[in-house]
Amino acid sequence: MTNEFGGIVVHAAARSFGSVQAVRHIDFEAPPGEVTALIGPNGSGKTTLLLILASLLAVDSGSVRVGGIDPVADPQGVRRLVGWMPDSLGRWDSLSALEVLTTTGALYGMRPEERTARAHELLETVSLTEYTRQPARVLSRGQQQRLSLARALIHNPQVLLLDEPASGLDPGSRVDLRTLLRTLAAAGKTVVVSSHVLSELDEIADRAVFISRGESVRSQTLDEAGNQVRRYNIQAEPMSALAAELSGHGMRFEERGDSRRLEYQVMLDSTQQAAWLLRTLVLADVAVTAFAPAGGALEETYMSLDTDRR
Ligand SMILES: Nc1ncnc2c1ncn2[C@@H]1O[C@H](COP(=O)(O)OP(=O)(O)OP(=O)(O)O)[C@@H](O)[C@H]1O
Repeated sequence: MTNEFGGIVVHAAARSFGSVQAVRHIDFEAPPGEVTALIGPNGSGKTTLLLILASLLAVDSGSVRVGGIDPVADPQGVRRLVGWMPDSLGRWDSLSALEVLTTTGALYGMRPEERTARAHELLETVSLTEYTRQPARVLSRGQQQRLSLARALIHNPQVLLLDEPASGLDPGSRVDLRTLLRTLAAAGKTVVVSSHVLSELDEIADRAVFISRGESVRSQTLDEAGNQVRRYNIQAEPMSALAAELSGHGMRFEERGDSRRLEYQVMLDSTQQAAWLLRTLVLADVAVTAFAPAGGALEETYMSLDTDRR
């Protein structure tokens, strides 16, 4: 999976801070050409893992390869390959948006005309051209996130590590981010994204690794996630007709919501079973007014992991 094009392979990584075991045992793979989501509750070790991959923290034990390179043995080699977007921009208050990018480009050894051209191109990509000469400190949280993304891309890295990139973005910017990440993956880049917004990851990611208390507890592709048993919510007018039809087919259901918005929740094995049930209800003259998965595919996996949900 790892190769000169930038895949990531991690085996049994561990890292502590004093007595805090931030990463206990993580196995993780992110292939080139795909977006891999890193999912886990607050404090589960996602940022620590991303810092390890970016060569900004060393592992205590375990093996890590980014594009075939060990970040402990050759941090410079990894930094050339990696674009890193932390969960906040960091403070270079006196620099303009353009200077943030060109300065970063200089640190990567880009020539002046090359980094300036690339910086302008990226400001356009993240829709910040009108802030080109503005001090970065005046940017809103969402604008800073977009500048941070542009900064991560300045040296056209093969590997992108993004910590909560959608945080603070308005709906339009989230769609732009999704499109950009899919485009980068399609161009063969390795993209790793951590996020809490699971519904969003359904549309961005090709695969997901679930982390709990510093351990990787599950890894699945989006196809696998989409084909697992899922909860569906159904509403009909009247609900009694729906209840009778579900019971007639021996299907168990749970009542959800309140008297104003009552719905029944059923567990379905596959999208085929969902299609069969909807058709069966409609053919039985049940007036179905809503029929949808209760949550996204990744959320379904997340909810089914009973490790440290709080
Ligand atoms: N430098 C540090 N010193 C001490 N403890 C740390 C340090 N960095 C992280 N930790 C601890 O390690 C654990 C994992 O933190 P980490 O930031 O990796 O979690 P996370 O999954 O990114 O969380 P969030 O979703 O809230 O960003 C937490 O308990 C945190 O308090």
